[in-house]
Amino acid sequence: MRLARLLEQAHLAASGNTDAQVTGFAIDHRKVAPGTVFGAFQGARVDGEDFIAEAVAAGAIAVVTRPEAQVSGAVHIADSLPRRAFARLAAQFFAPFPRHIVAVTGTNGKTSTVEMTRQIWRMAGERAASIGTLGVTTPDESVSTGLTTPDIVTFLANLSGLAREGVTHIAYEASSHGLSQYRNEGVRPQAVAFTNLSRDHLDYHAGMDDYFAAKMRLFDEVAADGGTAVVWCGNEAGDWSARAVEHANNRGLTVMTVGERGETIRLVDREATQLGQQLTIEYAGETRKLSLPLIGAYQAANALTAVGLALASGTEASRVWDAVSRLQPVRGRLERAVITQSGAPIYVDYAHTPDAIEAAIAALRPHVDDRLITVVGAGGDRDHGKRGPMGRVAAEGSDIVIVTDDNPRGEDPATIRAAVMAGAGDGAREIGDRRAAIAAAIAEAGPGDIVLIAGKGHELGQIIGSGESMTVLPFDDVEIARECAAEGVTL
Ligand SMILES: CC(=O)N[C@H]1[C@@H](OP(=O)(O)OP(=O)(O)OC[C@H]2O[C@@H](n3ccc(=O)[nH]c3=O)[C@H](O)[C@@H]2O)O[C@H](CO)[C@@H](O)[C@@H]1O[C@H](C)C(=O)N[C@@H](C)C(=O)N[C@H](CCC(=O)O)C(=O)O
Ligand SMILES: Nc1ncnc2c1ncn2[C@@H]1O[C@H](COP(=O)(O)OP(=O)(O)OP(=O)(O)O)[C@@H](O)[C@H]1O
Ligand SMILES: N[C@H](CCC[C@H](N)C(=O)O)C(=O)O
Ligand SMILES: [Mg+2]
Repeated sequence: MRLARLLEQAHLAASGNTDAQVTGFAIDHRKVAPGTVFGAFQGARVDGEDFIAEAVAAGAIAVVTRPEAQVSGAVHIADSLPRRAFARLAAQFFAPFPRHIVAVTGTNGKTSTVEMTRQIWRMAGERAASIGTLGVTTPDESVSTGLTTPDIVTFLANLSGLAREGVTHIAYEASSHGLSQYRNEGVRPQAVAFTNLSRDHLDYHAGMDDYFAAKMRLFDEVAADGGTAVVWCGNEAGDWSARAVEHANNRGLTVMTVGERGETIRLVDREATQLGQQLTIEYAGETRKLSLPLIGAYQAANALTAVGLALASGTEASRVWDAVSRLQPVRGRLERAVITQSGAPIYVDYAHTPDAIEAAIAALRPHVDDRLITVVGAGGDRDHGKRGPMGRVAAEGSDIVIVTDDNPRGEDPATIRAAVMAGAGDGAREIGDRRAAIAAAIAEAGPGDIVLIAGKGHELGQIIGSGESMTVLPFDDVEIARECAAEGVTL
């Protein structure tokens, strides 16, 4: 496709000869080939503008970058928001995309909600896929991208490939990093959802308002004109939900509120059953009972938000409601890894924020007869301020807390543990080695007890070191829990 045509379709201007054929797009100069359009962006680690000359030498025919940047030997597509301009141009190249696209933002519940939306669509007979922390999940396979919201080129290329495979419905996760870096621009979701907001990523965002503003770009700018916004409004939902509704109204989106305080899909009652829960719902003037085969208020919230998205995408309501009772557990979200020889169930959950730990504990509590034993740790090179609160909520909700390591990355693991321990208090035990911590929890658990292993969920490795010296040691909480339970470890 000719550059001039792409520019015209994206409503962008550039000086110079725009006759050349475009062969691809890249944001990393090492991926530039002859005919590539290169996006040169100032990053958190390095300045992409420093690689412009190398990109041109490698065959870049155009560079999307700030007006102030120096480009010679290629067309300079100058824009004060180069990431956005690049995305818009790339979208013209990679189109067409699947017809039905929905997106989810919020601190917790994005992966679960996109995965449940994908499942609902599939059960309703649609060709559906999801993109998020678990990777790109299609009817046939799941491939990791390494990030929750992949970079813009990976994102658009995947959407395009999926469309070619016949996928018509996509649900993707919009992380705050992804939104502030314009990683999923260029396609306009017909429905967007907001799950909740609580402390996370304050190493990257200046404060909670800034973090929320990054998330609200999904409502303010990314969503399709005239689209729908699904907002979780549960009993626990604070001001952030109300503010998300305000953003949706200001943008002219159709608002669907969901939850105990929701108006579109009202959760009237929730009763735990042995293997899941029964939900009583009011929707479109009718009351219906749903049996959800998953435990915990948080999973009900995500399932109903997914219902909202599926309805907003035009899937037939009766098929959507039918699918709820057949939802499968999401990998690493309250996943029961094993039941120990003494009869204690061991759950693995991806809770890595204070709010998520609270939600996971609240989900398990009704099922605990005797003691809840929680294994918890916080990631390195991530928000330091969440560590103490993570320890505190774990200690408040559990009978025994074991503080351990979770992806120390470039930091000293003992320092991270000390911050979690400071919140967890004197009663908590500290066992740095994660396998030993899991073994200790399992050895401790007797009949009537439940063990919660928080933080890693579906992850398959322990990340140690950073940059050149980064290594990922194979580590799967579910597998380790099974091994420890099989060994019948004693201390
Ligand atoms: C802080 C952050 O979000 N960083 C991501 C971001 O980096 P950046 O734009 O700041 O890039 P940079 O590394 O400073 O480089 C600047 C530019 O120069 C280019 N470059 C760089 C080196 C080179 O040799 N040549 C070159 O052209 C880069 O491609 C980039 O365009 O864009 C990069 C390319 O897409 C990502 O790999 C990188 O993710 C890092 C590895 C990361 O750890 N990200 C995490 C924090 C993240 O994004 N997490 C979110 C949220 C998860 C959640 O919600 O919990 C996610 O969506 O996964
Ligand atoms: N609706 C919710 N409310 C509160 N906590 C939740 C909710 N949904 C999930 N959680 C908690 O957050 C953890 C992560 O859930 P999930 O992976 O769905 O979130 P996410 O938003 O995709 O996270 P990430 O930002 O890391 O991609 C779960 O294991 C659970 O402990
Ligand atoms: N997407 C999250 C994952 C956190 C998972 C936890 N295991 C950790 O390493 O902190 C993040 O990058 O903050
Ligand atoms: Mg996720």
